[in-house]
Amino acid sequence: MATVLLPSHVASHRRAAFSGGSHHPLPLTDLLVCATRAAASRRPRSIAVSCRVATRAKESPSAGPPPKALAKEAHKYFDHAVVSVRAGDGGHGAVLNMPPGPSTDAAPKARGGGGRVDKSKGKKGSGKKVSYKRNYDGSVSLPMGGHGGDVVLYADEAEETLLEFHSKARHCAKRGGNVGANGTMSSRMHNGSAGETLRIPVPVGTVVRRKKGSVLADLAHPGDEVLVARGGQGGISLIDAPEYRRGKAMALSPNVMRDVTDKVLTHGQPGEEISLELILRVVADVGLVGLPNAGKSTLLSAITLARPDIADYPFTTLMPNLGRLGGDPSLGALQFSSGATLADLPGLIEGAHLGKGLGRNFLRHLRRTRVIVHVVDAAADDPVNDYKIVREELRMYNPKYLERPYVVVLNKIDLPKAQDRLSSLAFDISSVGCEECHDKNGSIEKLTRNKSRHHASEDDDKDLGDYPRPQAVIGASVLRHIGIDEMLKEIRTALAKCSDRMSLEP
Ligand SMILES: Nc1nc2c(ncn2[C@@H]2O[C@H](COP(=O)(O)OP(=O)(O)OP(=O)(O)O)[C@@H](O)[C@H]2O)c(=O)[nH]1
Repeated sequence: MATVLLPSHVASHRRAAFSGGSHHPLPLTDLLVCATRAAASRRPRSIAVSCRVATRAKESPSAGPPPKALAKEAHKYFDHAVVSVRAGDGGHGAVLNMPPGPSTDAAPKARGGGGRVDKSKGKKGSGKKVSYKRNYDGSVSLPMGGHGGDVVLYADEAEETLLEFHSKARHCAKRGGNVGANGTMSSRMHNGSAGETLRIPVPVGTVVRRKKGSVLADLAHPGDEVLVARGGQGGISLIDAPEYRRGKAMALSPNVMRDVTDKVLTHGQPGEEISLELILRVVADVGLVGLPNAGKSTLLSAITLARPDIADYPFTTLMPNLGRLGGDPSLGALQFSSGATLADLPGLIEGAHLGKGLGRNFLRHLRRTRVIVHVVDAAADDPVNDYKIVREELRMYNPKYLERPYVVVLNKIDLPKAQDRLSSLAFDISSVGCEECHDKNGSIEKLTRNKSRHHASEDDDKDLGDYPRPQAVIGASVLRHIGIDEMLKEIRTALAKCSDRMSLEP
């Protein structure tokens, strides 16, 4: 049995009573509902990454950092990449000769059937039929070069990192096809084929911006897409007629070549080229934070199908692991709405907001989370101080993180050291912060706080006591499956509470 201590009941909390056993069988089937793309363990994935890197590197050795560094330190590169993309050029038009037939000297009257083929007889006695495709206004339709391929980025759930963009940093769409004419106008002339749109998949949650410029799109949902480079327009075709036949040619179509310099019009336009910065922000409802070794990955694997690396040394987690928490079965048909995605972030250490440890990179992945689960090793030397260190790092990076609903999990209570001091730890942690309530407009009103406030106007002047207390402090052992149900209940309550009032940051 585990202890659940809600802040409001801290004074009268009850002591934890353990049922002596180390194993507490958990109805996992209730909890593990959906596998996610992150369900596979991270080790094979990182191997796959390094293999891919090695192959690609042979193709374009100059692009991105050396593959060795990429494979070894993937965590430095997985969520940021600079790429350049180029749309396809337009295909070329053609300079066409007029066929020898003389009956082409006058445009027929405008008629409804655009694009129809006009088959008029040649000069009496010539016996030749001259036929053209015509526009709606009766003018001769001249073929155009194909449009160059556009470049589109789209959010694909199958993608997990931006690592591939380090080994292939340049992407080009195909050019449009040229007019396939043999030099003489005829009804069988075709437009050049359009270049295929180059669709590049990126992980869901990728922010696309111009290099050192404005944000173009935030691909936060599967299927979101943005056109980043437009293909060039195809060149037009012109008629090359000798001087004495120009009048006739002009009557056929306004798009005739007037002089030699107009030839340039037949060239397709170049496709757009742009350098882009891709920034991945993990999309998850719940973010797991804590010092290294607190048990975040173990927690993730206990309540979802995700299988992150777990080991007894700090920074086992180098990249965020995602897991999908199933809906609450007690809600019946509504249970689907109570499901959530959890992100296990690499451990934070003091100075993380300045880049220490794995640093700032990972703090940004909390941006899209709605609820924070703070895992504290209750068997550590000074768990309350550990708790404050992480809260302080969050505050220094982005004070808004501290305003989000959060649940504290005092982990490893299966160890005697943690067991003995659980109650006092829960009390101390619950006491850091102020109580809050939400008015009708959803803004947070501070009612009471346990510390005197000196400066409350600016975030910089606030301290941890100015931010809300945890919604709950729960004693648990995620390894032994103790306290899991209580923890899940609190996480779901926090999610339900914030779903209406919290708007996600961009
Ligand atoms: N006794 C006990 N050990 C635990 C418990 N939860 C996790 N551990 C152990 O603590 C160690 C660290 O666990 P992880 O889940 O890798 O910790 P983490 O917070 O993800 O660590 P980082 O990846 O460094 O951030 C592992 O050896 C786990 O087996 C628990 O409830 N009880």
